[in-house]
Amino acid sequence: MARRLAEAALQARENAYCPYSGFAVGAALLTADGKLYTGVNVENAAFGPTNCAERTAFFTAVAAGERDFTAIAIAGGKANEAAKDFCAPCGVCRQVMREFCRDDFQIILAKPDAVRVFALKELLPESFSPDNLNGQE
Ligand SMILES: O=c1ccn([C@H]2C[C@H](O)[C@@H](CO)O2)c(=O)[nH]1
Ligand SMILES: [Zn+2]
Repeated sequence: MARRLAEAALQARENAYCPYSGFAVGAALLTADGKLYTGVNVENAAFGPTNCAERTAFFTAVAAGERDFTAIAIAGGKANEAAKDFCAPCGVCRQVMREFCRDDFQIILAKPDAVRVFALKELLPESFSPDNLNGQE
């Protein structure tokens, strides 16, 4: 499972729109019923509107009606080169994951030759979540 998702993230990365940073990121998000949604970072001349690959994948899936997710793979690095280092999700994307995912959601960091797998609770401990607003925490 990790390897299949990693390959999808590496492939998606080729469509990253990153003329300003030159840092291309791809993500592949797996739903509980086995569907795959990909995303890339989409930059903007005004910088602030830039969307990360992870959030692009989440927002595309949510817009298609998905709400139940199992794992996401992420691959990032200098554009037009193979990803050399693992690329961990930024804090904003971790919080977006927490909106839709339980704390055992898997985050797979991908390179062509290796993966590292974390649970969301490891990358976003003591998180603020919808449970706080629902009075369940
Ligand atoms: O996990 C990450 C980290 C960075 N970026 C994007 C944002 C920006 O376009 C570029 C450099 O930060 O990489 C992502 O898409 N995901
Ligand atoms: Zn991000």
